[in-house]
Amino acid sequence: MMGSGKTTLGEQLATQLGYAFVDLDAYIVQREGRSIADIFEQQGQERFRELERQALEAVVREYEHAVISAGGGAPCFFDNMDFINQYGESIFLDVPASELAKRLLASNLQVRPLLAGKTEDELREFLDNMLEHRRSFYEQARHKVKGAAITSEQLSSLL
Ligand SMILES: Nc1ncnc2c1ncn2[C@@H]1O[C@H](COP(=O)(O)OP(=O)(O)O)[C@@H](O)[C@H]1O
Ligand SMILES: O=C(O)C1=C[C@@H](OP(=O)(O)O)[C@@H](O)[C@H](O)C1
Ligand SMILES: [Mg+2]
Repeated sequence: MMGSGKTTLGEQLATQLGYAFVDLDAYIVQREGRSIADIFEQQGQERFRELERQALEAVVREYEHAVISAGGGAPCFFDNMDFINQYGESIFLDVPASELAKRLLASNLQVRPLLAGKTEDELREFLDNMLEHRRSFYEQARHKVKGAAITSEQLSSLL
């Protein structure tokens, strides 16, 4: 989910493993030359999901070994979860919605277009509903780590 720490922990995990690190959002931003928020605004979420899938395929082609931090929606579109599991290990960071809300409220909501403009109450409800809806996709990951203080050491011990 957004705010679970994929980007933060993914980078640390890559360093530990001596692998390249690729944040899928950053990869898309670099390829497109515009922000995630601009892509959503100019072409909508549907186009973003196509770009996200293309980026996933491109990264898998490009790197023999890499830690990829996907965006929180990536597992929930097309057959992305099957694709991810076909080409690598996968880890679901199962962070409680209350902790996600706390972290995201302390961040800039505008960076994540699905959250932009939400009040604290709206954000809590949105994250609760979204996690419920997405959980069945996330549960398809090969590994799951649960908690509000997940470390990259916990992740590397799974692999
Ligand atoms: N283990 C953690 N404990 C506390 N805060 C964290 C942790 N991991 C990330 N954060 C904070 O939560 C926010 C979202 O982290 P990020 O890595 O961007 O998540 P994601 O890529 O899953 O959306 C950031 O502000 C980050 O500093
Ligand atoms: O959950 C989502 O649908 C999204 C998560 C974001 O990435 P993070 O999970 O790294 O915030 C980013 O891909 C986009 O804003 C959409
Ligand atoms: Mg991220």
